Amino acid sequence: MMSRRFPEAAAVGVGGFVRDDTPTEQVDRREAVVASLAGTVRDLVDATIRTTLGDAELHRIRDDLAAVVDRLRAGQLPGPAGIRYNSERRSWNWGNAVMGAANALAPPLDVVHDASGCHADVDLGAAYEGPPGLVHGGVSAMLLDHIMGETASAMRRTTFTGTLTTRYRRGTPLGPLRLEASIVREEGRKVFVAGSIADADGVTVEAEGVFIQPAGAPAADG
Ligand SMILES: CCCCCCCCCC(=O)SCCNC(=O)CCNC(=O)[C@H](O)C(C)(C)COP(=O)(O)OP(=O)(O)OC[C@H]1O[C@@H](n2cnc3c(N)ncnc32)[C@H](O)[C@@H]1OP(=O)(O)O
Repeated sequence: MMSRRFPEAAAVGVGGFVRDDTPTEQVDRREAVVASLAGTVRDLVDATIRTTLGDAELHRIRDDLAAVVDRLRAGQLPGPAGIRYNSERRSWNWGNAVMGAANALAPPLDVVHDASGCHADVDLGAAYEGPPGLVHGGVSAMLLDHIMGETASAMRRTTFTGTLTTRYRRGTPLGPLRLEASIVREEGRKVFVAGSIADADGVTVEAEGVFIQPAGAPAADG
């Protein structure tokens, strides 16, 4: 298996952004391709979890998939995908754990910025299970971290999660869910954000977070 530490990946600095002057039209086209591939890999994960086929067939499928992995390995970045942007202010972070277009581990979350903050509708399947039939608590926290972070950043500044507190009011069923987040107040470099996950019967998880603009980060521009 490939190293997880990427010591050679100096091109993607931790917390850094990579200037990449691929034209927007080309980025959009490539994004559609990688998103389609990731969608099929996501189907593969779900199908793997829920398969009832016999052992011999699963061994054959494993061999087929290993050959596919070898084909993908023929052309690879030296490390993680990072966040890239071009001169037209188009940015893309295809590896992101929550919304990365190329990341089959991401649900993916499609975050909408609205008048009061952000919201996202998501349908979580078998790959996100914790307690039987329910969403894993860490998955809930991860999704909230992301949407609350996007809310704090408001598409104009960089913020990192300082503290995230979650209250699990009842089990969150797998299936369609609604996430919401809004800014409560700001104090200097700190942005206080509230978030929630709800199913058709109401809120299942509530969260509060402090998101911090790192010292030296560019000031907000809008
Ligand atoms: C397209 C982009 C999409 C964006 C969405 C992404 C969402 C995902 C968000 C994440 O997952 S971020 C990854 C998880 N978070 C981290 O890895 C952060 C690691 N920690 C740090 O980098 C620093 O500790 C941090 C930037 C949070 C703070 O460092 P600083 O050196 O800037 O803080 P400093 O010590 O100067 O304190 C500044 C203020 O923040 C307060 N503070 C510091 N750390 C805190 C903390 N952890 N929690 C709450 N408050 C904190 C501190 O008390 C102080 O308050 P006051 O101004 O009132 O004195």
